Amino acid sequence: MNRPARHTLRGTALLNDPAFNRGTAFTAAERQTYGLEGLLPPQIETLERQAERALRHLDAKPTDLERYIYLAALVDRNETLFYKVLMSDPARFVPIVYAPTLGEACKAFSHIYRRPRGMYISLEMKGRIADILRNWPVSDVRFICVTTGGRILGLGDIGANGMGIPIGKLQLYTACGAVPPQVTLPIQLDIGTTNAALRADPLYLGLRHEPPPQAELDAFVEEFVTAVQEVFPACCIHFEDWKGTDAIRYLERYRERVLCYNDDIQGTASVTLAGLVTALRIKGEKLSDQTVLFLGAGSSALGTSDLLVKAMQAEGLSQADARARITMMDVKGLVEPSRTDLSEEQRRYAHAAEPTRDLMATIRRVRPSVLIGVSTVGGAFTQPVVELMAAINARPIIFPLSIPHSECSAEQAYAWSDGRALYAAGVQFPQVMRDDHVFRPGQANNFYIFPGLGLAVYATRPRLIPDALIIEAAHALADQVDVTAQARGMLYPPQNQILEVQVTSACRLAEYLFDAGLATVPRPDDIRSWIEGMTYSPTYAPDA
Ligand SMILES: O=C([O-])CC(=O)C(=O)O
Ligand SMILES: [Mg+2]
Repeated sequence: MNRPARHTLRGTALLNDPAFNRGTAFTAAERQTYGLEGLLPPQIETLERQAERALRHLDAKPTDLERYIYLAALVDRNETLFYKVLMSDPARFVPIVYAPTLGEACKAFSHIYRRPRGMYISLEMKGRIADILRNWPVSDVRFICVTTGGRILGLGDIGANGMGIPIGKLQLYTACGAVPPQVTLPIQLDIGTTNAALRADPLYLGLRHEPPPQAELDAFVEEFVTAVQEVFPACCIHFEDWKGTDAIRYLERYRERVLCYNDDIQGTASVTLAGLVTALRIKGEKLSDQTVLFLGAGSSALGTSDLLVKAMQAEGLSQADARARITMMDVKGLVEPSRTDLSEEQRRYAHAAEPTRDLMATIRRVRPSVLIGVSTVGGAFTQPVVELMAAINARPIIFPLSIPHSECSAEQAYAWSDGRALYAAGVQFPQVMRDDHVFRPGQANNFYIFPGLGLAVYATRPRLIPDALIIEAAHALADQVDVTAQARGMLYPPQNQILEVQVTSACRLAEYLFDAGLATVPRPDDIRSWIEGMTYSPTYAPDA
């Protein structure tokens, strides 16, 4: 059961419950019924008036980190008002409750900490995880976003400070995907941290030791996954920001067994594929004719490559031919067979070639039509690199996806390619003016995928999330970029339409799940109205 629509709270207990609190919006009758008389100032306000006050506070804050802190306190006071504010201007507030400000907030997490949110499951709870999950007040949890903090954004291992990420990601399920907030649960799985500076910080809130050996970690994660299934049987586990090798290993281990996905691997892959689909629509070309070079060979490069291979196979290429179209380089140079440090997953993309660390030479040899940066190295796509891509391609596709430091900015990409680049970055760059033409660079962020995917999963309750669904999510997104937007260089729909876009994606994904026989609920006649009927909106329902 979800939290009951009607509550039994009274007085200050009601004012202190963010899910049911309406503050000054409680009507005279409600104030009487719930013993609130005398506990509130006399003015009875609308949600809109309350939002106006919150927006003034936000305007007056000097930094986005202060705005983050204000919003984090607001969601703890009045959840409806928080979502009202967030959803009033997603392009303004998503970058605050989510990347990039969320990155700063995570770095400072134990210093700006006010009160707990979500659950902290630590290694010390080994053997008791199921019992501890039962401490959560909601029994029908449908989404857990879980991190170890092992690789937060581009910030490396920040342990328990990473808790900001599952909190922020799940807030976007609601703000951008209209998934009811009460069915979401952020969890930090505290396994210790390799970050010695954090362990030495007196204000650090997590366990102060190194992570355990892999076998012990695997057993702990297995207990966690099993416990989630036992306590929250309909729950989808969203893995986020784990150390790359852990991320890959656990996705492989659980994707065919439990309802789960890894957003960094699959969400990032899907949004990248969506950007490529749009870019290729503009160019009038096929994916299976592209040659792709990745700078970076970690979990998101591998996840994206594997998805691109599947998408190329769907266009008729063999797996071997599709893999041959993808080349990777990382800090140690070209991914090629003589390297002894490669994982099994990286070996799939290790094509015979001379070892080199030279990106320019590799571009000259491979002649990529698509250059993707997942290197975490800001500025790695230098002027000569972009110029070379523009010399080889009439419309070079350049996606610097690293967060928070992009391999090149939008302005650089357009300037160095004479405005010919088809460009999207992991972060949002402002629009660029060139010769009276306005370019609006897209943001290739997985927030264009996971909220809609979440809403579809929430509605249809599939048992698993197959890769075909992740590919479908990319097409559902790409199909919502109209020709006017394409003409401005936009490879994704505008951020301020994120909610409508995600609901539309969710309808298409739900249809896909029904068609594929993967949904476990009866198929409704009208999928859109059925889905819209279960979406969250920030309003004070007449009789809570
Ligand atoms: O959170 C984001 O903006 C994208 C993401 O998943 C990551 O960088 O880990
Ligand atoms: Mg992530």
